[in-house]
Amino acid sequence: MSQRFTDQLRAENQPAWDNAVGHRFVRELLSGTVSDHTMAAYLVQDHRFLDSFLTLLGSAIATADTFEARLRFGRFAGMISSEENTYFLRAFEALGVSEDQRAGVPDTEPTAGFQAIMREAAATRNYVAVLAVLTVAEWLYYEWARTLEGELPTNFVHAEWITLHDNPEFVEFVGFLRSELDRLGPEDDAVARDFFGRATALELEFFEAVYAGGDQ
Ligand SMILES: Cc1ncc(CO)c(N)n1
Repeated sequence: MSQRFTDQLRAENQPAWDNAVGHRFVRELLSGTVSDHTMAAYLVQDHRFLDSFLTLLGSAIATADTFEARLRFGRFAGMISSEENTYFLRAFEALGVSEDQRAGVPDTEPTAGFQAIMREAAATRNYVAVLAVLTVAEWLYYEWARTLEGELPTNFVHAEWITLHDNPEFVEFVGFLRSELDRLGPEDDAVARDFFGRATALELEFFEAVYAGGDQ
């Protein structure tokens, strides 16, 4: 049997993909050794990622070609808007990061880049472009979360960020995204490759930026 389209895309984006999956931030998170400073810097940026991510999910709901897919995206958008957003707020409280402090932190370049590509993909009104960015974001996160060996870290800020990206519903959602992109991507190959490649590069840069400020 020929290789799945999404496997091809991932293979074409090595070594960036594996460098993101095995990044220092991921290793420190999984072992529970990431500093509060680094975790706060990451979560402040990632909470902003969530806003454009919901825009992209809205576009997936609008452009999907089946009712089943719309229902699936709708359920996922509900989870992001509730459990995941609440996780951020509890984590900021535990880390002692106030709303004012958060507001004073500028976007890093990869955060701005992600917001731009998610809004760009959403605005194409092309389901394949939307799927390519969503697949990278969710599949790559599942890929690192599943590399946990042994026990979850004891700090909920670390543990829940892992379990949010490796639980039965999330695994099922990643499988759904991949099968949608396998089904439709080959018909719009250039668009799929373009968005998949740029999103993968941004994932790696997003982790890199967490350490760019020094003082870790
Ligand atoms: C940067 C980034 N990529 C992917 C995810 C998973 O949704 C996330 N929360 N943040």
